[in-house]
Amino acid sequence: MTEPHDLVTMGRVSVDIYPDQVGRPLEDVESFGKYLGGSPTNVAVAAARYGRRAAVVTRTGADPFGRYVHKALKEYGVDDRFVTSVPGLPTPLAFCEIFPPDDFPLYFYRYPKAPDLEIHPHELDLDAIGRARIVWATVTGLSQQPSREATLLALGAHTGHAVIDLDYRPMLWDDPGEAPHWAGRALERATVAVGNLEECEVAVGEREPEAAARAILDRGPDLAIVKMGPDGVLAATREETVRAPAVKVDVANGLGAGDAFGGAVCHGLLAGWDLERVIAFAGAAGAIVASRIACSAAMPTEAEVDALLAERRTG
Ligand SMILES: Nc1ncnc2c1ncn2[C@@H]1O[C@H](COP(=O)(O)OP(=O)(O)O)[C@@H](O)[C@H]1O
Ligand SMILES: O=C(O)C[C@@H](O)[C@H](O)C(=O)COP(=O)(O)O
Repeated sequence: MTEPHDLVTMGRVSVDIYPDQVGRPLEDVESFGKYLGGSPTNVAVAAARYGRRAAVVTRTGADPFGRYVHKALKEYGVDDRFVTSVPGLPTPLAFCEIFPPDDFPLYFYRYPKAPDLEIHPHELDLDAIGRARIVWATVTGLSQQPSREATLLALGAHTGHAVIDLDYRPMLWDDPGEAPHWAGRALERATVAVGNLEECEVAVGEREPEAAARAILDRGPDLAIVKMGPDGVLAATREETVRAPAVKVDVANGLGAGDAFGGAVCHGLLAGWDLERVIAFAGAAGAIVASRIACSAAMPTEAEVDALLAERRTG
């Protein structure tokens, strides 16, 4: 029997094609960098940077960008054994524009259908998922079948931490009005929920941080984590509520901060840290990635996060 994973994430993958020139609309950009992307894929990369044994369950096209996904995962130390291809569907691409400090529009190319929404329940390795110390899934994975059923199955089959990232991208839903219902179904199965204010509002109808955390706990999870971008983080269990202010940085590209945060939350939960330390560490990891252009390629090491926290404590 193989050693259990610390973390198995499931959901979307992409090749992120990000401009080399900052502050320009896509029509004026001259050159681009190519990065591994897709939110849950980035979370696995972030956790692997801390030495965690991470894997991602996703699907690519049977094309060169699909081969790049495997190559990049291996380079980042993420197990790619649960990544399969769907002939006939191209590997998704995600372009962005970079207008610091707070405007980073994303343009997804996931047509005619993203292969990562073709994750079938019967193809899941439920033994490996069940034995992982954390399983991490996203609300976007609930946007279409068969990925929706597979996502709910994985969350429900899991016995350790089952994290639902309330991650909501309206353009990835045929009918965005269905998102609250399916987010609710995932919350019933999850032990931990993570979301920004907009995502909390979609999932539980509240965007005031404490009310949102309480509403999440009422739906089932034991831990609710509310991300507030440059305003920091609030986390609550039924026993305690803690906050972490954001660490001030010069923002280069805010995309990826949430995924850096997610990978760091997993690392902290696995390490058994107290909640205050988990969210302070994760917030600093998010700030580091916000201060860098890339997402997956920018994920920090534990020493980098600790150094930033120490600098801010003494500075
Ligand atoms: N501009 C920023 N400055 C400092 N910290 C940030 C910044 N943006 C994000 N972070 C940190 O990263 C966390 C996650 O980022 P956030 O933007 O809230 O997530 P998402 O990208 O999922 O909306 C935040 O709660 C915060 O701690
Ligand atoms: O999958 C996506 O949402 C796009 C990703 O490829 C990209 O890396 C990203 O935007 C991550 O954003 P986050 O949710 O702000 O961490």
